[in-house]
Amino acid sequence: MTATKGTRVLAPGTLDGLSALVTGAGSGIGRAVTVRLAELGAHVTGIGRHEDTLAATGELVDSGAYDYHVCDVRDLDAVSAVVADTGRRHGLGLLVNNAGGQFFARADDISPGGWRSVLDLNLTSVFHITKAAHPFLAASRGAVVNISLSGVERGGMGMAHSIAARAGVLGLTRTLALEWAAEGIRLNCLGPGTVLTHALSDEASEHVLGNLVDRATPMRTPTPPEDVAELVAFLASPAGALMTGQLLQIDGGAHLGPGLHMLPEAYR
Ligand SMILES: CCCCC/C=C/C(=O)SCCNC(=O)CCNC(=O)[C@H](O)C(C)(C)COP(=O)(O)OP(=O)(O)OC[C@H]1O[C@@H](n2cnc3c(N)ncnc32)[C@H](O)[C@@H]1OP(=O)(O)O
Ligand SMILES: NC(=O)C1=CN([C@@H]2O[C@H](COP(=O)(O)OP(=O)(O)OC[C@H]3O[C@@H](n4cnc5c(N)ncnc54)[C@H](OP(=O)(O)O)[C@@H]3O)[C@@H](O)[C@H]2O)C=CC1
Repeated sequence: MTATKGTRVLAPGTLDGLSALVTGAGSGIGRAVTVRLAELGAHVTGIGRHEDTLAATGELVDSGAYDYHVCDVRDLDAVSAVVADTGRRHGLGLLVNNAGGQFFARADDISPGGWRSVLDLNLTSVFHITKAAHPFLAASRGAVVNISLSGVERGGMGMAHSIAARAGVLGLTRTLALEWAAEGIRLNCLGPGTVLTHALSDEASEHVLGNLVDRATPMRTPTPPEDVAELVAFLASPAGALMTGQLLQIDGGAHLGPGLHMLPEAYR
């Protein structure tokens, strides 16, 4: 496995004056996105369920560039209120729907409750948060970035619930890209490959992790969270002004094959 360091290419000040909302800002990809957006001049409001991790993200950015709300994105009334409060106080030029995840299980082992839990987290919350953000995004001609998964268009073993949810998000992204284009709002999906966050290490064994990169990723490298962050920032920048309805897979070729989706070990 070859790990690469994250790369920064955007100029300081690229996102001056932008107000962003990032779900799952307390760890992993969401933390990297928050830090990079703030470095580039944005104000970021983070959402997550744990105050300690959200606060720790704040220690990595300049004071005044970040605040947070402790909230479960599956609590639709509460999270819609957070979106509205953020929009009223700061405006909203960028929404990053990043909070998400799943447990790995073969379809036969996913109960109705397990299905509902993963769909609620990865699809239903995204719809309601994005809908709550609509008036503020329309006022700013803003952008939405939905963090998806590499291989979402092909399926993924052990991930029937999550892939179904992310495919739903892709359909939602493209539909809203059409419905809201006239208001200047852009929506895109990013599909990271293997990002070596604590969350992934907690869910997958060392054996699976090694195989995800060495066997299932043609470029044999994990995706640095900083690279995902740079792409989010690019999409929010003026250079991304004509990009909408896209699925951008930042995965070292994992979606081309053999792909992350072909590892039966993932659910053993
Ligand atoms: C092949 C590799 C591809 C790599 C790409 C992907 C990478 C990542 O996404 S990295 C991030 C990984 N980390 C996570 O995804 C962790 C996040 N997961 C969670 O937070 C939870 O698992 C959850 C949100 C998906 C579920 O949380 P919650 O609703 O709190 O769960 P409950 O304990 O209340 O259970 C609800 C329901 O789900 C069933 N269930 C839970 N775990 C499993 C399991 N391992 N196998 C089967 N079923 C499970 C649980 O039994 C409940 O069902 P019912 O009892 O029938 O109601
Ligand atoms: N790591 C990887 O290899 C890949 C990850 N992804 C996706 O990228 C996203 C981020 O993953 P990653 O950074 O690895 O994982 P993390 O678990 O580190 O990040 C998920 C974040 O979302 C928050 N979160 C989870 N559930 C909720 C909830 N119900 N309400 C509010 N916040 C919530 C968590 O905070 P808290 O627990 O405090 O609520 C956490 O900060 C996920 O959607 C994941 O599926 C996609 C491809 C690959």
